[in-house]
Amino acid sequence: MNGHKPAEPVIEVRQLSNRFGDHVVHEDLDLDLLRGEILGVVGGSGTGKTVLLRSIVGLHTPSAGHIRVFGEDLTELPSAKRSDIEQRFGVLFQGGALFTSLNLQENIAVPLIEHAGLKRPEAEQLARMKLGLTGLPPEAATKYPSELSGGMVKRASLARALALDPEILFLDEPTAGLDPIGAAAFDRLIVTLRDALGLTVFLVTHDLDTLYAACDRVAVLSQRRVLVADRLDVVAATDDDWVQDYFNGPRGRAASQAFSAHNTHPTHRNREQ
Ligand SMILES: Nc1ncnc2c1ncn2[C@@H]1O[C@H](COP(=O)(O)OP(=O)(O)OP(=O)(O)O)[C@@H](O)[C@H]1O
Repeated sequence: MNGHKPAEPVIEVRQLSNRFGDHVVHEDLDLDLLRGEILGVVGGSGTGKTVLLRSIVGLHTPSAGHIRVFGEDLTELPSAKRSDIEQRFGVLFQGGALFTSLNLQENIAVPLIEHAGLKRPEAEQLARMKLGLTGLPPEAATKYPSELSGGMVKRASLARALALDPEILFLDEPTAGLDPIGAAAFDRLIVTLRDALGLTVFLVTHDLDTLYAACDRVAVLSQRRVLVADRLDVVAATDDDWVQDYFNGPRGRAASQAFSAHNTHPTHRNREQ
């Protein structure tokens, strides 16, 4: 977390409840996202990771509770002020959500034209820079999403999430569907961009390797709330059946061994600072 300790929360979720009919997904859920961190959000299928993300970014209205962002309570703000704050978010959704009829530079130019008021030539020039930032070669700018590999589409989607220079980046399962090498490269890219751009990252994932490679802290959603949010070694030692199956099952042990062999876990770096 860039050596700043203790980091202050940029997002504070308090007593959040979400229900759909009589299906209660969250109840009195509390969670902090600390400035400069990469927070991994994990939990069994259907525990409400995506609903939590959508509640924070303003795509879902919670049933109850408070979400403070940069000290402002989103649930109490008038919509114009709320959308000012939401402009400081970048979101990478599952599946990427690029426009299939636009090439990559046109895709990334859309928010720059609509929200930053740039003219098309400047917007597309900036779009090419954003594509470069995510490691795409210059010739990718004029390609259409259907002409690209899954990994390139993810990078382009990330470029679009970064278009308006967000302070907080939300990623919903960014490595889903990528091969292990592509996923590892994407994990490194997230860390590099966090360090270079000073981002704070909220990262929903099922990918254990991502937790070890990229995350400073991990929050586990279970039984409608956050069971634990802490450093990975603390979380992995939590006395809970799902946590133990997930972190200390065969895949968890393999991910842990792979990373302890290289000692590249972010918490190791933090301890040395
Ligand atoms: N708009 C909606 N209407 C009704 N139910 C919904 C709606 N959105 C989400 N849900 C329900 O809320 C629960 C949590 O969904 P969510 O997608 O957040 O889970 P998740 O933890 O992200 O799951 P996964 O890991 O499988 O992606 C699920 O049971 C889902 O069916």
